[in-house]
Amino acid sequence: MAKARQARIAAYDTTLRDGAQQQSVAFTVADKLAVARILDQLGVAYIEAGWPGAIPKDTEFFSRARTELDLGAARLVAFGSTCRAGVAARDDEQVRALIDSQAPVVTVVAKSDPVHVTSALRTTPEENLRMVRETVEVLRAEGREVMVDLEHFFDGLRHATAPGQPTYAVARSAGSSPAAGPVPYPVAVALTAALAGAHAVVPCDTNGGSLPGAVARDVELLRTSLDLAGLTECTVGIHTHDDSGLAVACALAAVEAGARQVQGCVNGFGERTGNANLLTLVANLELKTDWAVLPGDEEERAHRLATLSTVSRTIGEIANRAPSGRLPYVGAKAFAHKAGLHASAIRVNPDLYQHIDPARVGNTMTMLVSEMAGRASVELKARELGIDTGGDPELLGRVTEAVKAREAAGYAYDAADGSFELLLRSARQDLPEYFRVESWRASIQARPRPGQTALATDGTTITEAEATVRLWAGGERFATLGEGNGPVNALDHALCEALVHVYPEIDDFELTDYKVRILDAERGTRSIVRVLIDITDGEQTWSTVGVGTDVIEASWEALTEGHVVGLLRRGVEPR
Ligand SMILES: CC(=O)SCCNC(=O)CCNC(=O)[C@H](O)C(C)(C)COP(=O)(O)OP(=O)(O)OC[C@H]1O[C@@H](n2cnc3c(N)ncnc32)[C@H](O)[C@@H]1OP(=O)(O)O
Ligand SMILES: CC(=O)C(=O)O
Repeated sequence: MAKARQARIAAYDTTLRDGAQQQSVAFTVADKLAVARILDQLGVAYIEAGWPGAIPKDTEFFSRARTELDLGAARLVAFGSTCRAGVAARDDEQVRALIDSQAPVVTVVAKSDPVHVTSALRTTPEENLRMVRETVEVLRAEGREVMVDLEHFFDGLRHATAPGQPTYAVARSAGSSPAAGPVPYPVAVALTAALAGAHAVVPCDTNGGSLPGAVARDVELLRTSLDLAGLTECTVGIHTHDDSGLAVACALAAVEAGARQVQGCVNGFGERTGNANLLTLVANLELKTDWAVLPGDEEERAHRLATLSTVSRTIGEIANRAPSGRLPYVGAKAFAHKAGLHASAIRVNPDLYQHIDPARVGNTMTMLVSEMAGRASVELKARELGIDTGGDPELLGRVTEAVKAREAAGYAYDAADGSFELLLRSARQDLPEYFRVESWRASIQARPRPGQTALATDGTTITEAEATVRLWAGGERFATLGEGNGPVNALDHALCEALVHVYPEIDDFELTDYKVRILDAERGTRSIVRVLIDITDGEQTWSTVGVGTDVIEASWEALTEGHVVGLLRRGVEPR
């Protein structure tokens, strides 16, 4: 029977604000609208989409969102700061821009570390409390749901509780008698915000230097202080950065200590080393605690959770930042197994080497075959490729030994499942012969630019590559010439030119990645090189490997194997 769930933790996504603070991430307004729709479908509670008034694109986003964004359960959040020192919140341009954005929720960042207040803001702790109080009051009077990000809360508590530091009593309004305290300064900022009507206060580990134990202790202090002041309705959130590699751990520790809103970014985007990865947080909370994060009943939540890997890839694509394969839960390698002993246990029961069933987050298990493989690895990889080995120990042993021998010579099958498939099929004697190569040749020529008599040394020399390929396919002999901007490119053209007459399917093949690795660099230009290539037909992508003492020879091997694998994957019969 399903365990009874505790109340909900709100997932607060800041990919479009703090995530956009990552180097090289720059969303267009259209990107932001698309990301917001995806996050809404996933089921996050809040989407913090930018800082209107400070960033023109974000002002435009909130304006367009009014007509172009039809969100379901998610609430759109405009982010900004409290009013400036010495300026009434009503007169502050930034606060006005937040109101004008018409976002139903506004989050304001407030300085909560006394050191920052005096040195960065260059004002007094009391004036900062006034800025927080007035800003929240003005936003509440405009009917907004208001949250306050307590910048540098955890570092601030260390500074504020050092010997000799003052404590603060907090009044509900200017001049009224204290309603709470005395408390250390960061807690006073939180109480001020809550007394002014903030719905949530969110301690931030802005510099990302905190450890989970300290975060739990400080969040508990904050929760207790709010409760003692009768502010039980005010939610405590958590906003962490990954500078110590602990952003997710700190956020989970905060939840244990009373936080009921978790902030983070898809794929851990964010300033410097990034924010807590919201997808990791959602998966951990949904799968490993009694907390519910996504909306709906158990079945609906399971369905939403199963979209997590797609959300990661799609938003990574929109941001033009391919997600790391090693991302927890959603990465392409999150359930990839390389060690032979792991594979032998997995063959009996996948749970033996996996913390969850990958399908629950929309991911899949993959087997990697390499020098570390055993027969079980080969059998499972074959199954993954749709090839039934029948568990034949002789075949499995032969292929395992071949993989180990070829890896010792420089091949890398864990990165080239296409080449592994050919090795396996060849051992089973079911590798179709699509074409037979008689010979190939590639050459490169450098020549001066028109009007010059010698090669330039400034990179403006013209280089031209040419290749010829002679092969048999479909009972015919082809001799083709290819030109290109390098010898491999020319060979690719010559090969395709010959094959396309018999196999028009290869017109869809496109080389998407080409990596060269020198395997014994100490031998200089006599080194052995490994070439790995990725080819796609628009629907599937496959990888092949070539090894040789010459980069062109290695490339040719990877290239020809790549075309054979493509024809196999398309189910083409030899002609
Ligand atoms: C921890 C975080 O990640 S918070 C989010 C940070 N995000 C961003 O900074 C992205 C958007 N930022 C911007 O577009 C610009 O930095 C702006 C518009 C906010 C500010 O730019 P400018 O107006 O040119 O100000 P400038 O860079 O000179 O200084 C920042 C001012 O904000 C004030 N300020 C900083 N934090 C706060 C705060 N929490 N509350 C009120 N004022 C603040 C500073 O004291 C300084 O005031 P001053 O002009 O009186 O000296
Ligand atoms: C508000 C915020 O992004 C931070 O303090 O890290």
